[in-house]
Amino acid sequence: MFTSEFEPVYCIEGGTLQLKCTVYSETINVHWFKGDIEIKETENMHIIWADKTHLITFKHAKVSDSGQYWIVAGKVQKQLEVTVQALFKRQLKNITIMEGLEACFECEVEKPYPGVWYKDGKELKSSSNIKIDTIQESVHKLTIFQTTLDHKGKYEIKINDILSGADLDIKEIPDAIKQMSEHDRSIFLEAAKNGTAARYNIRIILVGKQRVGKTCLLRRLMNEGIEGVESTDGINIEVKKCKINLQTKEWIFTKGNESPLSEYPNDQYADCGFWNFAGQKEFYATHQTFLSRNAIYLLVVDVSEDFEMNTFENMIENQYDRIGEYINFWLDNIHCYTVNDTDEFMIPESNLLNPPVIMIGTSMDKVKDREKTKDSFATYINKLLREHPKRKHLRKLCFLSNTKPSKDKNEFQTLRNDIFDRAKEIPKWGDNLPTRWILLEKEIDRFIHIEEFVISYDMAKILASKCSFSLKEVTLELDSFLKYEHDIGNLIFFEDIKSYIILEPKWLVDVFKCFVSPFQFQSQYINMPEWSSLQSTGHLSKILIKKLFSKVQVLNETEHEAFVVEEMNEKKKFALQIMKKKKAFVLQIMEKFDIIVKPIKIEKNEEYYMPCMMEASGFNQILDTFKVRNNKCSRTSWFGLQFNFLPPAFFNHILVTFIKEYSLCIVEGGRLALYRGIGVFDFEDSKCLKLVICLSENSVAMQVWQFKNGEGICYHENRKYLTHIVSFLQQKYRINIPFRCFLKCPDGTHHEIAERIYLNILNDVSKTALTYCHEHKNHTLDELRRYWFKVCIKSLGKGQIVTREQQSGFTDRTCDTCCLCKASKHWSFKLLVPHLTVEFKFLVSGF
Ligand SMILES: Nc1nc2c(ncn2[C@@H]2O[C@H](COP(=O)(O)OP(=O)(O)OP(=O)(O)O)[C@@H](O)[C@H]2O)c(=O)[nH]1
Repeated sequence: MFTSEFEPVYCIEGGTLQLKCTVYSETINVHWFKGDIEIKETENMHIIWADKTHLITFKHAKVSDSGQYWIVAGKVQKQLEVTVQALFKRQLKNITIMEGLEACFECEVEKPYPGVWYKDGKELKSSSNIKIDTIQESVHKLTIFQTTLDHKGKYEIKINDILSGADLDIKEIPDAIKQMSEHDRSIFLEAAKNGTAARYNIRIILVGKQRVGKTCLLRRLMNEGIEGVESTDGINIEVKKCKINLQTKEWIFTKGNESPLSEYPNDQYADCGFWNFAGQKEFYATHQTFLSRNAIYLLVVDVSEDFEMNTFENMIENQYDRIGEYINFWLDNIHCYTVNDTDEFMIPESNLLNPPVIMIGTSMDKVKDREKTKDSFATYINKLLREHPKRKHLRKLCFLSNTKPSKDKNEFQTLRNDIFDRAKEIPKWGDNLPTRWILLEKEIDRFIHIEEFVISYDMAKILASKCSFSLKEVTLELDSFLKYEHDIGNLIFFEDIKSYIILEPKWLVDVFKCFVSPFQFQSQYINMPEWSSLQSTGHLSKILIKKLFSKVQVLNETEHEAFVVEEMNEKKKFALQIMKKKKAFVLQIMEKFDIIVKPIKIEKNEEYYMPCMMEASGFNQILDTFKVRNNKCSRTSWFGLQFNFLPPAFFNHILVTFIKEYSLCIVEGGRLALYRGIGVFDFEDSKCLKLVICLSENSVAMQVWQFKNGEGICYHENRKYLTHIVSFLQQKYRINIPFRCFLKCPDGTHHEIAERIYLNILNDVSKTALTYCHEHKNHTLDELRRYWFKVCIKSLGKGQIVTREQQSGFTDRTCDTCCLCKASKHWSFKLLVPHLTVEFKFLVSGF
């Protein structure tokens, strides 16, 4: 029947496939089959014959056209093997990378054809950050440099009408990394090239007054009993950990020797850490160190207490006990972390702010009418917070009893679920990190598990190499890792004092609590005259440091042992050395946190001072010490900053920054003029000018005491220094504490809000130039501001010579280094020659 041979047929996908045979006679009918099914013509496939030749043509062959074909003529059938080879030798592959990295799609084809690239169906062309390449005509490449989240999508290449496609998934760089330096970001990205994984972390911080039931609540949340719970001693942090199953929301607690939590995989379980703060006020000087912007706060309140509104007293003077004051205090503290309403702290479409706060009313067993208490507490909170934006942190009010829970303890399960739901709103939830960074986090967890709360930098290097940190630059990558971990509050690390890394804040608190000790726990210092000297003068003598260190258990364990052994062997000597190093490190850390400070210009500069533990002294007493109230001394007006809320630790930072910049005056007995919330500084060699800086509730004010003719001196540099420090500290601690500048009359009391003149009023020329003052009847505004604000010479017109004679002709505009006068282009000028001496000279030579 057949006169042709039947060789196997081969073709490449997309090409034309032809199957052909010739038969003995034109009258022979030929039928084509694939398997058992007879082939019928389609749009893409034609069957034709001419004379004895029969032909079947697939215009655009598909891989599925491959197979066994049968050609049947009469009773004869022949088999034909057909192979359609896929065009793509290598298809595009899905890519998942970290934003900022380069993404490269690549495919290889069997036959050189041109290709066209598409993203989400739209054709792509080469551009500044997209490169389209073909290598030896058969390898097609698409490279996207410095990817952003917008590059996510489906990418395809069409070659000879055949598509190959893959997805590009881009993971966001954690915010903390974005805010780090470019160097750290590039190290992070380099590490991310070797793979990334998501990590879920929840930190829950319990805060509130002492004895409101924080510890009991924590026990209940951890499914533990509350027997034997005692008020936390002094300043303390109790840290507890558990895991939460991301799918089932089940909480996993391990006790004793059960398998460590680190064995639960990161991508399926969230790490949950509870930090329980002791409620003692003294902690507030240091607690800012331990608060975090990436946490959920449980604000615990004992609702069986009388929570009626009361006057808000000055917490600095330790009269700070009303529930409302605590609630305000903590919400204000938490609200400081909201840098602004539009950034990551704002939860989209909800008008709520992060970090979230759940308020928990305890001791419900003690109240008579539960429903009434709930209602009146909610009303009370409503009145207390009014329209203040800090209420946007509040998510829920819960009421429960720790001592008499419900039978099924369901209220605690509800609270656990709430915590988990809130955790998802926090920006750090599901941060993508380089896999080896997550490995190192686990290594560190292992140390914490065996209660090694502080490790040396060398040890960290060993761990980092174990986790395959880039070998050549292990310290570079390790530093970036540690900075990130510090930033999100997982550990404490400073690049400039990197001998040790504190893995658990508990270690630091254990050290701090010997130094920053609440009054009622100070009986242990009864035999230490140096402690009493610390309280009155702020001087932290070397002997006292030694004595206090000897009380810090975590620092002495090895050292004691070492002393017991008569002949110290090498190992013990080594241990002793380590302890010494650790103590030096502790002092550096306390210095870093501004808890202690070495004032400048003290001989050899070796003595430490600790302003936050000093007893209060009356301001009048200080005035008497300096004999300010006599006619040889004139006082400038007060210049101050009034904050919406000033965290107690923050004033410490301000004062310590001044102590590092200006020399503290030395008063009788050689002591430094440092008092609780007050510092007096010499800022001139003659010591005739003294700058006093004072803290009062939510305000900082300063004044200069002039023991010489101070007429005409303008202290605008000091004023600028104060505002500069505040903005610098705000940036450093990334907290938001808005303030207004004010002036007050020289003899006025700096801490009283009455009669403060705010800068916005100063700014307003239409306001009267006179200001009434109860004590002195009236002052002109100029009298108050000339000490702190220079007249602006920048805006003087050319040829405008200012002379003493012209003084009377000019009106009413002085300048806060251009901030007051910038509103007006043609402003008039009032010149008070005495305080313009310098500028005056400049003008004369200039013209
Ligand atoms: N009746 C009643 N007593 C409670 C409740 N919660 C706690 N207590 C008791 O209050 C006391 C203080 O409880 P803690 O849990 O230690 O309070 P805390 O807030 O951790 O205290 P500090 O550690 O001092 O800050 C304990 O004696 C508890 O038994 C409660 O809901 N009802």
